[in-house]
Amino acid sequence: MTVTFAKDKRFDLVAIGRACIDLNATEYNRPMEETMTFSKYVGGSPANVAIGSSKLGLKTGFIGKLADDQHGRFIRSYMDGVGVDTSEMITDTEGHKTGLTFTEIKSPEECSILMYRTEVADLFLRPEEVSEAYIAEAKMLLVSGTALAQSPSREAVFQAVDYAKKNNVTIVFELDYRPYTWQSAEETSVYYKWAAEQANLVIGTRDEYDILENQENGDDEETAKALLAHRAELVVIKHGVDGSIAFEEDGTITRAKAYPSNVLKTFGAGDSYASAFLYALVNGKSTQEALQFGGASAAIVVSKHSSSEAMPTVGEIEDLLKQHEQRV
Ligand SMILES: Nc1ncnc2c1ncn2[C@@H]1O[C@H](COP(=O)(O)OP(=O)(O)O)[C@@H](O)[C@H]1O
Ligand SMILES: O=C(O)C[C@@H](O)[C@H](O)C(=O)COP(=O)(O)O
Repeated sequence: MTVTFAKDKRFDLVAIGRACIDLNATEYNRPMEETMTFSKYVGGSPANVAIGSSKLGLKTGFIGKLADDQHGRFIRSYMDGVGVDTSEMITDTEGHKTGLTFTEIKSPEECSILMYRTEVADLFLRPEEVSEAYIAEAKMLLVSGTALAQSPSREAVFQAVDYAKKNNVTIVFELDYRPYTWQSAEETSVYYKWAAEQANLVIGTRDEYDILENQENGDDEETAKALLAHRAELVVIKHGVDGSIAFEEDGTITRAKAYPSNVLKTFGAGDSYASAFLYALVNGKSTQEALQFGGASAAIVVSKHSSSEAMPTVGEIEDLLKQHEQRV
């Protein structure tokens, strides 16, 4: 038994949260201090997931706030170009800026990101700017944890979740923890728990669930049990190169390994995983197949330079899965 979705809606997936800019080091295997050149891509976890889903053929929309500047216009035009509906991406009128993420590729295993998140437009989305009619048109609403880090974006998410519940929209919570703009571990845990308890489907890494629980070295089964006692029907816990595990309401536990990859960098894995996992679920595939889709998509993206631009097609994912079947 997997998560069920309403039928006959205009959108498969509507995401709420940040659409920003990634500046990815074009010089590999060196620290940021010595990196002189970067390439520009659209970034921000929920934007990456929306872009990835759209590239896989899902009907996708986005709720967010963009800076009224060149970066904001670049993001809108890129997302339009890949088929994401941007009609609910509001342009900021108060001078807020686009969030920036610089990436560092010290080695394929040792990557980090440096985010500029002060006074960023996405965190100024207000609850009255969220449309119930738009959310009602979606099969699923993807909520990103970072959108809860600050008001008024936090209240905009509360509003969106409320509309989703009223309109039979499946709520997906992607923990997407970024340390920036949160005040304390306790504050983060309070809002993460709230969101996870509203969601039908929760996706995060083991480390992110530890943030939610405000503890270290948590246990996957305990984590899943606690969330499945609320609204969650499916809880996915990711373990990097060790793959991922899904826990379902009926007690089913499904595990999937990561696929071998010629890794260039590690960021982008989570967002590509989420877009392909959700694509598979909404298309009626089993939990096992959805985990494999997610893992295959991530294996492709970690071998490429960007997160958003590198999102694969269904054909590329299926080819990788076929190659893997032939080898085992
Ligand atoms: N180095 C890697 N090689 C191949 N697949 C990977 C690699 N790192 C992650 N993945 C895949 O991406 C999924 C999500 O990665 P993970 O690192 O857990 O999430 P996040 O990027 O959100 O931190 C993993 O479950 C795995 O299938
Ligand atoms: O989420 C951000 O704002 C930064 C992303 O755009 C960046 O591409 C990234 O870090 C993605 O990493 P992931 O969470 O492993 O997919």
